[in-house]
Amino acid sequence: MLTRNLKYFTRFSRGFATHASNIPRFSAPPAVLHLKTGQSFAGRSFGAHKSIYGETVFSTSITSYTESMTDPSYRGQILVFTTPLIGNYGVPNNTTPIDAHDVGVYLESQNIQCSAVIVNDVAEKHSHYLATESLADWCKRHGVPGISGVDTRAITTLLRDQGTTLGRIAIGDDASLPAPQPEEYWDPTTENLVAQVSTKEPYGLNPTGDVKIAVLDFGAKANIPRSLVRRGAAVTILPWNFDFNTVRDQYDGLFLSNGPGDPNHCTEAAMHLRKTMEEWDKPIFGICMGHQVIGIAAGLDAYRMTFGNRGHNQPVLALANAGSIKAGRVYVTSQNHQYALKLQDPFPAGWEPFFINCNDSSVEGIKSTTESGRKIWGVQFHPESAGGPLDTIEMFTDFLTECRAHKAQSQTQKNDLTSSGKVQPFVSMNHTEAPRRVAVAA
Ligand SMILES: NC(=O)CC[C@H](N)C(=O)O
Repeated sequence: MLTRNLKYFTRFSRGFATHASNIPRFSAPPAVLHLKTGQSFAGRSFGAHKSIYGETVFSTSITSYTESMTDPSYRGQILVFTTPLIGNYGVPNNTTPIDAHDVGVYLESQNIQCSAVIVNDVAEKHSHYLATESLADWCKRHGVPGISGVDTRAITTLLRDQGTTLGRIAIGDDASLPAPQPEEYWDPTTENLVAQVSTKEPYGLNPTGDVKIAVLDFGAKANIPRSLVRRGAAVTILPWNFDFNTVRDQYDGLFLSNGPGDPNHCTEAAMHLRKTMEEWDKPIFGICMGHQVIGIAAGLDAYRMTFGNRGHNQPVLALANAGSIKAGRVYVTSQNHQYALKLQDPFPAGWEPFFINCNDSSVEGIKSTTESGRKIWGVQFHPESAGGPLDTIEMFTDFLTECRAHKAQSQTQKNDLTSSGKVQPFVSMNHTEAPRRVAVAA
């Protein structure tokens, strides 16, 4: 009983401990987070015993650590969770297929994508009917280090003030070494992280879908193709810098995914897209990095925010009506971004702001104007959630509705022309009847 009480006392008292004097509860090696700005936070290691560099960011999400950690947009980042207890529902089996046409992973990608995680308290015991391992074991298996027993409130306050900061995680013997010199820190944003996470080869999902959507993969979360496939679309995933203009006649819509790092590394994709937007009149939809690329192609600038927005509780105000979205309504959204499009006045011709963030007034969406006759939207937040609220999930339905309407309209025109003998019937790309992931010659 005494031992039990002591255990509770230890757990409770840790809430009042400073970052420098946390009480070690494990016989785990020591671990330190050093920030380039000179602060250090000591805790204990869990997961892989491996020292790394990265960009330190915080997320205010309360659940879905498994989805966040497998989101490719977290590539190169040391993820600090503001929620104090992480790991209590463990980690599910990521290879469980949901159905024959689904994306093949249960979480947002095959691997843990962030470089490390920092938590106040890692659950020693987990419980969930889907769990097959603990957070610590999962991190270890993927070679990802974690630190627990640090004051994540103090780190978050610091990052809010000074902005996202480069960091070093030093584990075991490395923890007693002095902090690195400023020039030793690795800055992941200097690299084209999108090129690292994007598919190298095109592939297809749900080839029998009635409407054909191409997805430019900047590091797509699995719930994006899943959300399209579940609404009946045949989806072809293309590498981020694939020139869609070479295959665009075979598709009914174009989707641009989320992705890690600085959008200014993706100007090649923006150049291709500019041509697409000038010459192709079918619907286009982009999320997060995809939205930023649409904005750059439209003539807007992307800038680096102080600490970005990461969490599942970001309120955005709709400024225009479109499909399920009603102007004047606030939607609660899932977000993970460091960059944003600059609000400029006037907006480029044919474009208007679509959403604005209620906390910091940053641009949360853009759309083509009604007068432009185009159907193009970009949103900074994640309608597919995973995790987060489903307030804007119907934007996928809206997009596919527009694609289907456009297809039906051009089919009618085509039939008119074909029956008049002016053109030959359209022969579509050969999407073979095959399992889940289908190699396609795009
Ligand atoms: N989730 C995303 O697509 C993020 C886009 C970009 N990497 C940013 O941080 O702003």
